[in-house]
Amino acid sequence: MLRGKRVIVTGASSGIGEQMAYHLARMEAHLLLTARTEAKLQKVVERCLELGAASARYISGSMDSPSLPEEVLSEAENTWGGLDMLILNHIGQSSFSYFSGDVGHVRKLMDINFVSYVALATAALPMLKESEGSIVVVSSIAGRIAGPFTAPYSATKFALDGFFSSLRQELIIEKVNVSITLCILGYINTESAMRAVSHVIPDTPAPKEECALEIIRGGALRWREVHYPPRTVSSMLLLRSFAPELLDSIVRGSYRVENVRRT
Ligand SMILES: NC(=O)C1=CN([C@@H]2O[C@H](COP(=O)(O)OP(=O)(O)OC[C@H]3O[C@@H](n4cnc5c(N)ncnc54)[C@H](OP(=O)(O)O)[C@@H]3O)[C@@H](O)[C@H]2O)C=CC1
Ligand SMILES: CC(C)CCC[C@@H](C)[C@H]1CC[C@H]2[C@@H]3C(=O)C=C4C[C@@H](O)CC[C@]4(C)[C@H]3CC[C@]12C
Repeated sequence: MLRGKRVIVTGASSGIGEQMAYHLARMEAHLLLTARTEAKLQKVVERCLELGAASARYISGSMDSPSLPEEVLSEAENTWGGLDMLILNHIGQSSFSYFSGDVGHVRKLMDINFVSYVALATAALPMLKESEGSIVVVSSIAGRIAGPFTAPYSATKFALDGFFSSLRQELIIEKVNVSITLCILGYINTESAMRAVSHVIPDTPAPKEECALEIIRGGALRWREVHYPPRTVSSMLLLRSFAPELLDSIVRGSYRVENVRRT
């Protein structure tokens, strides 16, 4: 379904975004990748071309820059003359620890994890309307259920749900055929996630390669939501809906809180 499609992936220099780029390359899509680190993006682009991408290029920059979203979408317009899928995946760095009281960090994380998603989707919508394309928003269980040690991060992910679920309703009312897929992910074995939480969370993380493929599948099939790993996420959401306090206490009890780093 994705052969020859024009796809933007943000946060594609590592982790789940990098794996999505490789799957899309094998599917022979056209790729435009973004992240801050040019050296890593160069390597990912090279690998994508080896794997069979119809074309692959990148733009580097930080998503707290207000001009970057427009730049990225102009690049798509100029090189492809359109766009079929926008995959919003990048996140700014945040620590897994007690809320430090740093309001500046919350503001910056909101800009990177939320406002830039809105700006990218806004700039992409005219082309996506034309192609009847898709927006894929990568979120987290922490964007549906608030656990400890992720207050700023959780807030940015809850915000994505509010904005994109409302926008989805408006597109349907206006009979605009652009799909919005929200991805609710559990713990995935990316380097940055394991570095942040493996000393506190004893669970085995799910594989990033399969996670990346499920996100792409859900986007291509225009699903409303992707849950990955499906059983863990769905059972947590179900428990949350009828016994929220029980779930909260299970979550608190399953963390090694004595290992949380104090900043
Ligand atoms: N891994 C997990 O357990 C979970 C992950 N998720 C979600 O999955 C998605 C991917 O996570 P994961 O792969 O683990 O994360 P990674 O840390 O591996 O990747 C994050 C990506 O974002 C880029 N990035 C970081 N800061 C900025 C910035 N300021 N501007 C632009 N790009 C930036 C990074 O590249 P660079 O540093 O070069 O800019 C990198 O490409 C996120 O949306 C996350 O919330 C959800 C639930 C669980
Ligand atoms: C019911 C729940 C609130 C929690 C249970 C599942 C736990 C173990 C899962 C669900 C979502 C996961 C976090 C996540 O979404 C993204 C990141 C950002 C990354 O940079 C560092 C790791 C971090 C904090 C993940 C840590 C592990 C979390 C809390």
